[in-house]
Amino acid sequence: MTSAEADAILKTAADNYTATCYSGDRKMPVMRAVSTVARRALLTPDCGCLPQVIAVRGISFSPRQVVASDASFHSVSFSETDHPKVLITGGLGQLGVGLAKMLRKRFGKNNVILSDIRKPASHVFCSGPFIYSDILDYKNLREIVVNNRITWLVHYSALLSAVGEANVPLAREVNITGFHNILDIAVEHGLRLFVPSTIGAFGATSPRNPTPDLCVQRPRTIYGVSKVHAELMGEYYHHKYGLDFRCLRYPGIISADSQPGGGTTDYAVQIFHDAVKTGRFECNLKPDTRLPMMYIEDCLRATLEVMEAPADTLAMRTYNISAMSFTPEELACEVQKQLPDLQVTYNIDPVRQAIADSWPMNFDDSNARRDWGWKHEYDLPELVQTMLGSLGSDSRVAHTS
Ligand SMILES: NC(=O)C1=CN([C@@H]2O[C@H](COP(=O)(O)OP(=O)(O)OC[C@H]3O[C@@H](n4cnc5c(N)ncnc54)[C@H](O)[C@@H]3O)[C@@H](O)[C@H]2O)C=CC1
Ligand SMILES: CC(=O)[C@H](N)C(=O)O
Repeated sequence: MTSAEADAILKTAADNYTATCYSGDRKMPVMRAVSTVARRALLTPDCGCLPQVIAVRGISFSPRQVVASDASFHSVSFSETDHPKVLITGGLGQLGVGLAKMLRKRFGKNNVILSDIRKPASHVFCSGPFIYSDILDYKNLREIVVNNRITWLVHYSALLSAVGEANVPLAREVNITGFHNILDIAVEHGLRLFVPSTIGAFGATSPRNPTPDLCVQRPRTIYGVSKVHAELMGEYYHHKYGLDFRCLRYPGIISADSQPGGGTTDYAVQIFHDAVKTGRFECNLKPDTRLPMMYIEDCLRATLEVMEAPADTLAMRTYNISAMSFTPEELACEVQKQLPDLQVTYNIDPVRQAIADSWPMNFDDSNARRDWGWKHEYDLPELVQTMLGSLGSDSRVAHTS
């Protein structure tokens, strides 16, 4: 069999498979045919190019009855192109738009699709592909992945720590049930899956200063519980089905042009906006509450770096990443070096304070630094300078009236 003939057979089989999936038939007779055809092609001696791009794993079943070797079959599409085709879920939150911008620079505008259940601002809508996607709708997710030949999935949809505590049933639905859909889609279609975890995946019984990658994880928020669940399920699917799962535990992320979505670390973003707009800031955490934090550029670069890291450099599938660690008092002092008239008062939110008191104070990310070369660029002084610079020195209000 020539490689062109093999390609034609594989394409027909793939088209049939897509058609079967659309019909909602999960008995998957065509899947088995695809598997057989792929294996036949592999075993045919003059089909020299195919064995490099199709890795046949042992047959096993995911909960949605998908043959693991067929997941490898779908990953052919990635090998055919120079660039991955990326889908970002929950892309209109604090992090997704910035990630899309960075990935589009690297992989091309049309190779990165932002998705969310919210309506995008017009500048976001015009900046590249956007699509509606509710992660609770499994068939819709599958349709998007198939129609767009997605190869990388960045799963950002979530309810964060404070909003999660305010609506536990919804947080459970989005962060756990939604994540199950994401896992199954990723296994079925051989996707590389990135899921962020968080400092919130640790709890009061974890070592807090510093917090290593591997230690007791008993968080007392639905957000933290759902993230530990995601870490464990992702790693389990990696071992059981060969899922290419990659996970970073982010610290609190600080950004100038996107608002945080209802977390415990939000104060560290709000202080900059209030300092510039009004010269006053009311902090909802105690002045000595120390938490790990990171500037968004470092966070997004870490995400790309771990996604591009050769699999054999990843001794683990879930890594802490760290940059700096500070208290509200220390942050306020650094901002006051540039805006000396900034007034900071404290009005403690007991829910957020209790959460923060159970989270790491310093994060040990030595494994990420050793395995795939993680290195942060922004410490506290650079963070403050960059944030105030981005928010515009002209509009700064350094008055106290
Ligand atoms: N921002 C931060 O400081 C940190 C974020 N992370 C993680 O990074 C990820 C992204 O974080 P952010 O952008 O800050 O979150 P965010 O709260 O700003 O955005 C989450 C997005 O998920 C969307 N969403 C909610 N329900 C959905 C559904 N059913 N289907 C599809 N989308 C849905 C929301 O519309 C929202 O745009 C999250 O998983 C979060 O846990 C982790 C640690 C720190
Ligand atoms: C650190 C996080 O995961 C998030 N910013 C939150 O505070 O909930």
